[in-house]
Amino acid sequence: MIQVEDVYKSFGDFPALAGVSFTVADGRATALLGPNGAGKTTLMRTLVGLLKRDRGAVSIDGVDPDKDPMGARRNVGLLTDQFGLYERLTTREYLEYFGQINRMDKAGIKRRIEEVTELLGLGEFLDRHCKGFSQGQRIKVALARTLLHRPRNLLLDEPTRGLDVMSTRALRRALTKLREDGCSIILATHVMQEVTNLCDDVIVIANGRTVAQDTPLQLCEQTGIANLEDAFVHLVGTEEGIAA
Ligand SMILES: Nc1ncnc2c1ncn2[C@@H]1O[C@H](COP(=O)(O)OP(=O)(O)OP(=O)(O)O)[C@@H](O)[C@H]1O
Repeated sequence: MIQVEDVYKSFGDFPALAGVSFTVADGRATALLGPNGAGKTTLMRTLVGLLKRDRGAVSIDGVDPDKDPMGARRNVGLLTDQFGLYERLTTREYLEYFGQINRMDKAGIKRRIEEVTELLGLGEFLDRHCKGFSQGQRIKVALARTLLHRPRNLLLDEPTRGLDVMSTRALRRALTKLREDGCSIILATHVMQEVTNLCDDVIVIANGRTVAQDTPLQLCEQTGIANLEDAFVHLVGTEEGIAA
């Protein structure tokens, strides 16, 4: 479970987060929607303690990431646009390395690598060095790393960018299964189809503030607008940052 209460974070004088509050319960997938620059990535980095918040409270399964960043990270899988692949390692070596960092045992790492390879279709490049990987291959390896230690909470910043249709569907199936297993998932996206296909709830942020949190249906009812994309535009007051 992820609880966020009135979180603020500034870069110099610029308030990137200026009052974000929401809760994501276990077994729920929540879309994080907001125009470019709304604060989505900053929020995700703050939730795992990569950035220290200025004010407010964060709890990830009861752990405050500012007080215990390693404890929080054990409960969280974070995928950002910084994939952080090691080009001299093969995909397998890279995943083994992250399994060790997460204190998994050797047999567990081997078994889990087989599972994520199957899940994300890594087979063709499992034993190739990461140098030169395509965007889609890079994101799949980063996703495999994110899922490897079976975190109970997932923070995914635009996970389907650069993925082909088959991989997008595979990821959607994987996330559906994780949600059924009780994981909390926050998915930052600009793709409305992903929201309607996968997410139970929507959080809308604009200018670093929470504008709304509800189910897609309730957001449409609340705004009196039948279409989620139009309801989102109405809530944030701009058409910036929307993909079809
Ligand atoms: N390290 C930083 N230093 C200064 N400003 C920053 C820094 N990181 C983010 N910002 C600013 O904070 C605001 C929020 O950025 P953030 O990356 O969180 O937005 P976002 O919602 O993820 O946007 P996008 O949809 O474009 O990915 C932006 O105005 C950005 O320029």
